[in-house]
Amino acid sequence: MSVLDNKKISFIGGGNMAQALISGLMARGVKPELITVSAPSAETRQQFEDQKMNTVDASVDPKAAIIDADVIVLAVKPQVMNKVVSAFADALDNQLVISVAAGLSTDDLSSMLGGYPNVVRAMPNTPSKIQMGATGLYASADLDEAQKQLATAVMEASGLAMWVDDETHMHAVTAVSGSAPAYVFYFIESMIDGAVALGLDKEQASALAMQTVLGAAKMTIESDDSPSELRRKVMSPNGTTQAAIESMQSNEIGRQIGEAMQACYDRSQALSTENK
Ligand SMILES: NC(=O)C1=CN([C@@H]2O[C@H](COP(=O)(O)OP(=O)(O)OC[C@H]3O[C@@H](n4cnc5c(N)ncnc54)[C@H](OP(=O)(O)O)[C@@H]3O)[C@@H](O)[C@H]2O)C=CC1
Ligand SMILES: O=C(O)[C@@H]1CCC=N1
Repeated sequence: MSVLDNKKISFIGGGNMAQALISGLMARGVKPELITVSAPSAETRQQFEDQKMNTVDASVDPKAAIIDADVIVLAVKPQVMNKVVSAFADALDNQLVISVAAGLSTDDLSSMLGGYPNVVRAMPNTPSKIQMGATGLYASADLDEAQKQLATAVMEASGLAMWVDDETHMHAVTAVSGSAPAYVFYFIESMIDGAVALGLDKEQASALAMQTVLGAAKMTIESDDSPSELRRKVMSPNGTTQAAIESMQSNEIGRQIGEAMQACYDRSQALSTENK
């Protein structure tokens, strides 16, 4: 028995993030017939129809996606959110609305929806596609406990889900998890390029770099040691790892990562002001 049983879930937008979250829900046993996806392009809708989900042509009948739903997930770009939701806001009737849009606050969303109260702000990430997501959630204290549990279940279908009690922390969540898979992909790309420059072929370089990042990430979760203790256990005094880490430290890679996260945080704040 799960709070998701028989719940009808509608996605407004069928892009990268919607697809990732839907994979999580289906892996958790949600039947495709209970999922509806609204998108303007026939090509996007066809992908979902092929998997036996319902679809709605957003450019023809935007309200059709929400009338019958228990949960509505807003998965469109922040820049179009206001226009998209104003096409169906007056048809809302006590459904739970979860927005995954970067930057947009629960107050912004609620006012775009004509003062609608049942709004959760979520910041997931694309590893949700393989049920390895990490999601931050925020709702105002007025949201009732049953709706909070439902939002938790929708996001936990794709991995870890954590509530924050201060909405400004959602910008930090974006910097450490929402956007962060891209930092790791960039790191892996650079490791592959580095190994190729050192003479390995691309296939071997890719396989070794990917498995190393997977193994290291898994160790940080499964080991009792902290990441810095785990790092010290790789570093023999005056050995090869020390040479590599000292090169990173002299290039202030740690400071650079912090600056990148600050840029992400600042952009998330700016999106809110730009898209009210
Ligand atoms: N990508 C990521 O890693 C993450 C993204 N997010 C957030 O998720 C949201 C979506 O991002 P992402 O999935 O990457 O973007 P995509 O561009 O992949 O998807 C956007 C979707 O919005 C649809 N759309 C556009 N106009 C409408 C409309 N009028 N009605 C219904 N659907 C519409 C598009 O439809 P069509 O396909 O038909 O053009 C498309 O399917 C953003 O707000 C982003 O901030 C949050 C966390 C991580
Ligand atoms: O880059 C973006 O704006 C979105 C939000 C978090 C990840 N992708």
